[in-house]
Amino acid sequence: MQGMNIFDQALMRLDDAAKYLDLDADVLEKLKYPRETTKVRLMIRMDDGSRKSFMAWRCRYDDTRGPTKGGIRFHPEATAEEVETLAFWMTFKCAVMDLPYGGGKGAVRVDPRTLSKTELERLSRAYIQAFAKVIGPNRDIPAPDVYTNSMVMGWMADEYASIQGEPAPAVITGKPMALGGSLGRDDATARGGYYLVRHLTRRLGLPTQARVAVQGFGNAGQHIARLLAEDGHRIVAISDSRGAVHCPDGIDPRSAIRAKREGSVTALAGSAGISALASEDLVAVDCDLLVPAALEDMIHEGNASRIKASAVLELANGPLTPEADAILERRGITVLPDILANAGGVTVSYFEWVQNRQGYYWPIDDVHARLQTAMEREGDAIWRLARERGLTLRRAAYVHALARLASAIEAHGTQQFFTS
Ligand SMILES: NC(=O)C1=CN([C@@H]2O[C@H](COP(=O)(O)OP(=O)(O)OC[C@H]3O[C@@H](n4cnc5c(N)ncnc54)[C@H](O)[C@@H]3O)[C@@H](O)[C@H]2O)C=CC1
Ligand SMILES: O=C(O)CCC(=O)C(=O)O
Repeated sequence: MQGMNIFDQALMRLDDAAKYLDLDADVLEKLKYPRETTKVRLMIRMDDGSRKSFMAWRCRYDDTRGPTKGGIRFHPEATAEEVETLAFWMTFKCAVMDLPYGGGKGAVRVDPRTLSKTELERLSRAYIQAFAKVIGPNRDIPAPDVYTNSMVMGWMADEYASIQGEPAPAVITGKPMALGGSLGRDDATARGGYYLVRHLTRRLGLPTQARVAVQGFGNAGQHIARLLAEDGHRIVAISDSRGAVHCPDGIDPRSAIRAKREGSVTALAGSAGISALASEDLVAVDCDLLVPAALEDMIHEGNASRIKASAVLELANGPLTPEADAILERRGITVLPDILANAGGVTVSYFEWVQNRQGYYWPIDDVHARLQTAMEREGDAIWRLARERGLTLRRAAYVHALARLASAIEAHGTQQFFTS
């Protein structure tokens, strides 16, 4: 596996899941390749009058189950291969949750922290100008991901509406409320993971007042820390891109969110019994639940054996390498896999899309109740499959999703397969 790129590693999950199903070879052939990846160099005017260009992608991996769906990431290390891998994971995530979507993903290679607000707006609008023909409410529906947020989605939805000459809110989810966003999308990724942990606490062998370490403190990390702390759990360590902090007695998520808003959680070190911690030591903190909520491959062969938690909630996409996965399996550490654990985000995005198409907006309690039902329903199905067939939860989640994808591919018939 070493030396294998991230996309090939993702495909190994497909081959592995296929062993547990009686599949037509056509199904695997269809799922092994992205349907289309569009690459564009975006050119924007900077505030000082100069022009600067940025590489950008949108991948529509597979649309057998419906329009492709997935976030747009702004990150200085984004690559085509990463975008295609994330779009592959979205395909399986939407199938896990039985959403009427395929999988997609987009990215711009940029460090948005180096741009002014007006430059960021120009870049967001340039992305939509370049990809207006690729996306659409019935074709491909973007949403936020790393270093993008509702403000960026608002600019993008506005740009799409100007190009189309009419509002089309269902083209993008994760929008501000004023532009047709859904209540509850903001914390949906974390809330989905939270409902899952709450539902499975006893089966996971977690104490009712667990000690939790959170890696990454953006949208997913901040909300999971808040929700778990509100439920009586103790957040004992937090990291962001600048470093980490540790306190066995617990860190108040509200003060961590304030510190992050002003720069970094590392500013908390030295106050209220909180000490600084090297980022790489976060995974080794004494805790019950580890929540990776940053980027891919952060838990690997070199640090997986240091984990002390008895369960891992993957809010990030692909935080464990296959080597780390194997180490945790051997050590009996349960992993709630990304394609289930962080699916609350896309599930509430689906609710937003439905509300935009109906022109009727739901109260927050309805959003929460429907999300909870969906997480518990698919969590139970995957847990059962894992127990019945002796699989890890990740393998069971892939088998569960692949069975749904296979029946959709087969239901379309051969014509769709050969002409798409
Ligand atoms: N926003 C969403 O709705 C969803 C996000 N995800 C996934 O969750 C993960 C986090 O996404 P968001 O919270 O939305 O992004 P975000 O942009 O809001 O936050 C990312 C966080 O990661 C931190 N970070 C970056 N490099 C780090 C490092 N080396 N060590 C520790 N922290 C680091 C940053 O400081 C920041 O706090 C990503 O894998 C994303 O794909 C998954 C499903 C939905
Ligand atoms: O909300 C969405 O549509 C997709 C979110 C996303 O990019 C993800 O789940 O990784």
